Amino acid sequence: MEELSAAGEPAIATHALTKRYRGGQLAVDRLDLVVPRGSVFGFLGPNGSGKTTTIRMLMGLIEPTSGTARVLGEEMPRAGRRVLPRVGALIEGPALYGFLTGRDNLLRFDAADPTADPRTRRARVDAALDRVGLVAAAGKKARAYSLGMKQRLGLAAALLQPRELLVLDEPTNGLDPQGMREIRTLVRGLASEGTTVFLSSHLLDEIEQVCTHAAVMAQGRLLTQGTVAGLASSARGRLAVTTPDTAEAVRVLKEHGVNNLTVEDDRVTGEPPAALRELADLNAALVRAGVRVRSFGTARASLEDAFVALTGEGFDVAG
Ligand SMILES: Nc1ncnc2c1ncn2[C@@H]1O[C@H](COP(=O)(O)OP(=O)(O)OP(=O)(O)O)[C@@H](O)[C@H]1O
Repeated sequence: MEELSAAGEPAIATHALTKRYRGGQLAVDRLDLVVPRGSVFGFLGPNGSGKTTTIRMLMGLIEPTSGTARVLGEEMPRAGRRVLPRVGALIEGPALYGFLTGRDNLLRFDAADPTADPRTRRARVDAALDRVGLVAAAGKKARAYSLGMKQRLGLAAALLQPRELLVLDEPTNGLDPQGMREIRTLVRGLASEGTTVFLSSHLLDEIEQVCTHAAVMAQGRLLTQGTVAGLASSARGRLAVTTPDTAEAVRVLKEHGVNNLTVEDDRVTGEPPAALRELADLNAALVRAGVRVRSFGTARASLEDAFVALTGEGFDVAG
């Protein structure tokens, strides 16, 4: 992991982090998470898989049952007072006053920060509003805001001070496609300035679009973590062959262990066997059998393919 040694300690590192709630529910089970500095890290898992519980422990809101969590190189929750000012967090929707305007909500957040200089308050609030694209709506009461605007106002509050790390719990939950796009653009912009962004989501697609790295949780356990490209490539994509000799191609491919074959016009697709090391051997077998191959290749595997390969089941968003 080169990025770790280059940038010193990771932004987040947990070791055997565990949370058992009082009722006995094991919500997070010996989690070893490594979030490299500068990454946009997607924390992925179906509802109830332990994402929010992990985030609460990282932010020092609840105590772990056992294990450790380090954030920006310091132990949480012990070093919370030193660490948290360097972290912007948006957890379970921002706490806004509906009767105040967007701008007044931010002025209030800023005033609650003892380290914030009152003389530069207006400039900070205006910069944050600009950052999230809320300048035009800044004079409207927050209760008139759409869900997406509220979410952006929450982000603006988290961005009043420069932050090394942003922690966002399901930042696009409940947003329409336009709202989701806006949040994605914002996250990319922040990342390009060097902010590490850690965001949880139950949407595979979203993680794939915006994240450089991801971890996959299921039932409190970490299934895998790594770069998004690496996770996707660990799953083999579907094989696709175009040929005028489809029947013969199906026969040869089946003989070589290719599963779930389908034929559509001149295109034959299927799942190459896991044991197969060299895809080129399949192509050679087709040619040997006299199948005229027009094209041969695999479709790029997605994060969803990787998830299915890991768990043997689909990604169940309903949990
Ligand atoms: N305060 C609590 N007391 C007891 N059990 C809890 C508590 N909070 C969460 N749980 C349980 O712990 C497990 C993990 O919940 P958690 O909220 O961390 O998951 P999640 O992945 O964030 O899901 P969601 O996206 O629905 O919040 C679930 O089974 C949940 O019912």
